[in-house]
Amino acid sequence: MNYQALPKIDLHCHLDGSVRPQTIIDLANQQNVTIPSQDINEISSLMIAPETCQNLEEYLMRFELPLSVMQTEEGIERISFELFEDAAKENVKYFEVRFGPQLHQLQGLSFDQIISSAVKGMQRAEAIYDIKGNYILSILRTMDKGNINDVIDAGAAYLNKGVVAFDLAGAELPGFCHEFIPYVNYAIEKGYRITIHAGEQGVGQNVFDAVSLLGAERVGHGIHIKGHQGAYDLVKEKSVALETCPSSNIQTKAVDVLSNHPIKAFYQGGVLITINTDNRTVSNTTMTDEVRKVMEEFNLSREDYFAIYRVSVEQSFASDEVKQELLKLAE
Ligand SMILES: O=c1[nH]cnc2c1ncn2[C@H]1C[C@H](O)[C@@H](CO)O1
Ligand SMILES: [Zn+2]
Repeated sequence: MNYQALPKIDLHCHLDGSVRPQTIIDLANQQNVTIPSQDINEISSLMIAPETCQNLEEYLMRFELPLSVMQTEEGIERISFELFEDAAKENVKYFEVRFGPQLHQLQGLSFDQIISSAVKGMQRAEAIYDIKGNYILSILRTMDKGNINDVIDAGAAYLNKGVVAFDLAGAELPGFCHEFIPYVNYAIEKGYRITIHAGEQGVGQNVFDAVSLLGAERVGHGIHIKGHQGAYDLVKEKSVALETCPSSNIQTKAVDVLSNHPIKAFYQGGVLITINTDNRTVSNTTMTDEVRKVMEEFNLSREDYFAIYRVSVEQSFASDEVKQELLKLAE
């Protein structure tokens, strides 16, 4: 099968985990940022997380280097443009990208400058390529909560003009949802859609909480509903889609090997699943690779692929008009 040619949808991809290594070198030189090497192979190997990561925390250490050159408007705009360009070139037709505005303030950028730069880069790519996109704003669970509502307020100006949703990301502790109820309610009040990273490292109960306490419409990863019947039943009952990211799930040890990934069992059991990249550089992957890996490992047919594609369309935070266009591409 020609996986490159298939129309694809990626609903879970982090901007700061998907930076071209050469761009890190270029931007570091332009911005006078010290980086460990000027050699592209060395920079690539510092950014790519090995399969031998012990856990999510070790995987998350790979974001420091890209974030060091994502502290200016030009840097963020360029990286956003290039990510949408890379995705368009592999036939991703609709792309939801997320990032944490709180991580881009080291040189004093305002949340408005940060969000507008990311949106501008996306729009520049949308004008050139056959791709549509939206941004999701991720709040880092481990950071100070004092400015969460400021991120929500700044992003609200871009709602349905490039920004669509709110997410919680970073290290996952059991029971984390309880602390975030007021912030998520505020985001919902402002008009954000909700997706939450849960059940990646933590327990299935986190998925149950993300849906029941935070109103998550989609869940990032959600692997651990496998051992939690209540969470499994709830995502089915509420038609919550799981944003699975197979390569990342193996690197972070959410799953030991691809053959043990529950994606096919979920699919057969009627859980809504989608296939996504998570971090193109850190996980050294593309949508083409993720789709190929899943289809080959689990013997999925073209019909299965388009059933999953349709779930991605329906569960996306795109406008109805964009959804109609995307559905026309499904066989
Ligand atoms: O797979 C992930 N799980 C939880 N947090 C993640 C994952 N990939 C990236 N992140 C974090 C690190 C980034 O700096 C942040 C915003 O994109 O989100
Ligand atoms: Zn993620």
